[in-house]
Amino acid sequence: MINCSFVETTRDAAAPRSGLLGQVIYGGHAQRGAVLERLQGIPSLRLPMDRAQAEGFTEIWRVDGTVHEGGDEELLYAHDGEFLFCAGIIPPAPRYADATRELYLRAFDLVERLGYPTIFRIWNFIGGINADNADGLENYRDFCRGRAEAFEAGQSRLHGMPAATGIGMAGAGAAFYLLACRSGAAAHIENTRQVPAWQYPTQYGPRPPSFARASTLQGSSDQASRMLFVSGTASILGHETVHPDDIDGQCRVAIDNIAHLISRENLALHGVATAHALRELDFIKVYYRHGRDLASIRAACCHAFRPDAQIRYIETDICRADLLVEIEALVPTAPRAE
Ligand SMILES: C=C(O[C@@H]1C=C(C(=O)O)C=C[C@H]1O)C(=O)O
Repeated sequence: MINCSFVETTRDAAAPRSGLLGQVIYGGHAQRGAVLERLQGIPSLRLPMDRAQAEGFTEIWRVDGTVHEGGDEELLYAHDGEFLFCAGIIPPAPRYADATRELYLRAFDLVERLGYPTIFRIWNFIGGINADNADGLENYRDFCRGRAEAFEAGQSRLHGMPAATGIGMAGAGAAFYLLACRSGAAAHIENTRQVPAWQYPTQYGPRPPSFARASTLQGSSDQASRMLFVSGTASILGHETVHPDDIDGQCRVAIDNIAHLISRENLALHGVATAHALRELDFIKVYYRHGRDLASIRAACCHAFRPDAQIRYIETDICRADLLVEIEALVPTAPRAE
């Protein structure tokens, strides 16, 4: 199986390296843009993420098998025979659609060539996400156009469109990382409270975002091992932002959207015969736009999630200018890695 853990970025570098597949450093605000590197041989994506933090935290993905890694300056990857971690960066540019499409297609070629056809989770980071590109199109909408073209070109090779997050980062440019598997079965889940993002009307951009509201991963070896990945979820009902200027209202709708998404009623519509509650969520990331809202957001999250859940609050921009908060999480069936 595959395990997630959050550790403080200044963690002991001698931490056990066995089974380390990849790591993502949700760093402070200092850097100019995303950095892709191998740290002690491990593919590592360093993101300038958080206006409020100096250090940030590191998200680590561990697997059971022996890890092999490879790649180049744009795309790094590691795999163990069942799981693949792949991270890519797009340098600052006047516009992003073409570079996004090409790098996504390189990642799709990689998962096909190495034999990990089921991508089950993607995270995307866009510098200046709400700012305009050189043509006056918002950078997020520009990114979505390139990504949609890649999914359109690659859909015959992919096992569906997975759960994702698309969020702002400091600096310029863009970055993504993804998880894929060889033999596990993924189900990509929509939320009856929301229009599927890939069906959003063109008022949100020339091409819609390419992601599902959640993905479940059924381990091939152990039928009981089912993980559930919740996409970044915000105060959107149907396709519209609700409570545009009300942080408490936005927290309530985002959390209620997740509660419904993982409910037995909603999962059953996708052939997934399980049910989950908010108290089962772990490895929660809460993205918020304004520091002044953090106390309200913490109160809502402390009420909704279990007290020992791993949770990180990240001050950054969000994909729509009227969104104030967004939450992602996962239901890990594998025991939490220490
Ligand atoms: C919040 C939403 O979208 C955000 C953007 C995503 C993307 O573009 O990949 C995925 C989930 C969220 O981070 C939404 O449309 O509901």
